[in-house]
Amino acid sequence: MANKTFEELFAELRHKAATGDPITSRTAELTAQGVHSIGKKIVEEAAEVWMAAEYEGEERTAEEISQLLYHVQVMMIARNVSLEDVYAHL
Ligand SMILES: N=c1c2ncn([C@@H]3O[C@H](COP(=O)(O)OP(=O)(O)OP(=O)(O)O)[C@@H](O)[C@H]3O)c2ncn1[C@@H]1O[C@H](COP(=O)(O)O)[C@@H](O)[C@H]1O
Repeated sequence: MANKTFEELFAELRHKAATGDPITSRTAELTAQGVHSIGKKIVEEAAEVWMAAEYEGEERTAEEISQLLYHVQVMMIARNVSLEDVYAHL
């Protein structure tokens, strides 16, 4: 059972980046830190996806993929890239 869809998370994160408090919102904290910090988290989470897929089960792999998708969305917001901008390339 999904908590939220990709599109719903993106809308939530855009709102958090615009109005959230960096003390309580990870999204507001990351967007305040900027592209460099977000990029490092994307690389870290991508490696964790790889390791989970190689050595752990489907559940852990799905969890790591969700964290990678979260950080990719934060990068999209930090660089003002919309869902439509990305979908245009799919
Ligand atoms: N889906 C996520 C999500 N996935 C991953 N993360 C962040 O990514 C971290 C997981 O990565 P790690 O295990 O590497 O984390 P860590 O080592 O504790 O993190 P650092 O050392 O980098 O601080 C989590 O601790 C969260 O900080 C997320 N943070 C927020 N969300 C969702 O985003 C929405 C907005 O959240 P806030 O901006 O925090 O209000 C909410 O719906 C949240 O559920």
